[in-house]
Amino acid sequence: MNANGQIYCYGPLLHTVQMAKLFPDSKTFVDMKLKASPETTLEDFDAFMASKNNTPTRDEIREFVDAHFGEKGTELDVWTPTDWVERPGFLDLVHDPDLRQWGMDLNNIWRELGRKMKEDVQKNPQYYSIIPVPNPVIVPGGRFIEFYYWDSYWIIRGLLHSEMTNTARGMIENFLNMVQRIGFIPNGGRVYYWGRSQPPLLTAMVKSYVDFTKDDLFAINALDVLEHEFEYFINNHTVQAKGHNLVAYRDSSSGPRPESYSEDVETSESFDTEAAKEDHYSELKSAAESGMDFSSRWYINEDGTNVGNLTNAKTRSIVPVELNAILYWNAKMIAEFHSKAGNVEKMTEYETKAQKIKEAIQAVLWNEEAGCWLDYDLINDKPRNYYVSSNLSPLWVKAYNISDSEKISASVLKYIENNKLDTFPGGVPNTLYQTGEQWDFPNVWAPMQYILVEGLDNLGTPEAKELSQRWGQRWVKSNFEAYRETLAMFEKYDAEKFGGHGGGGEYGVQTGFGWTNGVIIEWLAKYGRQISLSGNTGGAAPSSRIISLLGVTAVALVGALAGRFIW
Ligand SMILES: OC[C@H]1O[C@H](O[C@H]2O[C@H](CO)[C@@H](O)[C@H](O)[C@H]2O)[C@H](O)[C@@H](O)[C@@H]1O
Repeated sequence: MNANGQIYCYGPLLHTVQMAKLFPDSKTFVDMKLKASPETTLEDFDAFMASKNNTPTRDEIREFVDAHFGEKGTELDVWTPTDWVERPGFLDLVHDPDLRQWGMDLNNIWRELGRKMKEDVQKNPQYYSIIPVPNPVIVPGGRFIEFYYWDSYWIIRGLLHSEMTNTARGMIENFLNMVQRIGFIPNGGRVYYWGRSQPPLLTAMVKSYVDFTKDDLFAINALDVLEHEFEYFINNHTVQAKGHNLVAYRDSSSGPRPESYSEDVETSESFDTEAAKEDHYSELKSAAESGMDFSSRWYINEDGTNVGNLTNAKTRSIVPVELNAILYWNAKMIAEFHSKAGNVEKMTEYETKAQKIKEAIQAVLWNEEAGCWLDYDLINDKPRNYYVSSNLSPLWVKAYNISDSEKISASVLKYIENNKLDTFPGGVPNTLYQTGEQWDFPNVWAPMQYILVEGLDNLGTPEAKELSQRWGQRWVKSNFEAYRETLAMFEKYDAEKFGGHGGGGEYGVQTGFGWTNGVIIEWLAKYGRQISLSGNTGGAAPSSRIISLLGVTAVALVGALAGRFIW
């Protein structure tokens, strides 16, 4: 990390400014550019604090910030991807004209979400919190104006379906470059995310790229870096459960999350000692590493249940199903790339690693009684029998014995029925517990919807495939309804309302939105021949043909003007 760590990541300046709550969103301050070098800024800050007896007023802090920081986001230019095409081939697979038009609108949105760093970022990185990367990126949107690690998997798949292979490869190369430079991929493209990663999907991005382009050499050349990332996760995240090695989410930094500083300080107030507060911060940042920040999924209260609030977060003591499943998958894909390169020894080494992870998943996380995989509570040494969408993630990456498919299918479908997961018009919720946190009921998120639907499809039994298709098509139709009404693609949606967007958590619902668009484009390509909007559940079919007008959808605009906008 360069000298600006003491400004953007920790220290008295960060504390003073963030606790003054100058901005409605805490992320704003840590995204602002420095006007002078970090050294000068820190000297000025010391002098400023001394001159104010260490107790400046809020207005004085604001003046200090105005004098020393520029606007957020000025380090990035909006970038039109050079490989963008007006009519990617996936549109020809979509038979319904309104859905096809929507596909065109989504393809247009890539141009709004493209970002390129100004040259000065490479020359003077210490002035910025953004992490310099060589190639332009597609960002999620809204307040998220930098890359996010796991979001990029679905963005890249959407780009590949949109024939933007150069942009996709550039983003993957950025990640490879980051592993080489930093040793791992941070949560997002800002220095303040330095202590944590996100679900490790780099190897899967490479696999997606190779599947689309048939460029095996790309994967073979990336092998050293992919192995490095795999080992980083194993070396820094391993925990023991029932005599097996598994992995759990972790963070290696200290202090509150810089981008949500005052929020974390406030929840830490119920802890008495500095050590307990520090532990609390680590639990929150580890939850952020999971990408599911926040959720009752990470709560363990004194009774050993998930009832509680953020002060009950015990992320580091929960063995998460999907992280272990993804690492299994990574080992399998690395073995496959080694096999393509003819490295038999290395292939066998990674097949063996994969086999061990699969055995651990089966022994610790599969739960015969529940009929599904469950997270494991290391404090109370017991499975956590609460529905979370990630419980079904081994289906997505086939982290089970394929010969058991029939039995697993019967169990998992029963689990789905018992939890009434097929009853929600707006998609399958992330959990069934409503806490007000954004990764809890009733919110539905595109990546998890994808993992569920693709997982059931992979399982391969007719019943699982039928459900997969129904859920996939329901999701497309519900997202379309939301778009038709609001002209927006959302970060999260509402399971209880067909076409309803999500909410809750510590910031307002964002639009844009990278992974949502990626999933829809992939599923328009997948279901486009069968899916039609007539009989659209819970929402009227569009009354008139959508006409694209300068990238704006006319019928939605009419809806918006008629007062149907929700903000
Ligand atoms: O600022 C609060 C948190 O915001 C991010 O998390 C959410 O948005 C990400 C980008 O779409 C997504 O990857 C994550 O799953 C969401 O929960 C950020 O990743 C967090 O670290 C941050 O604390």
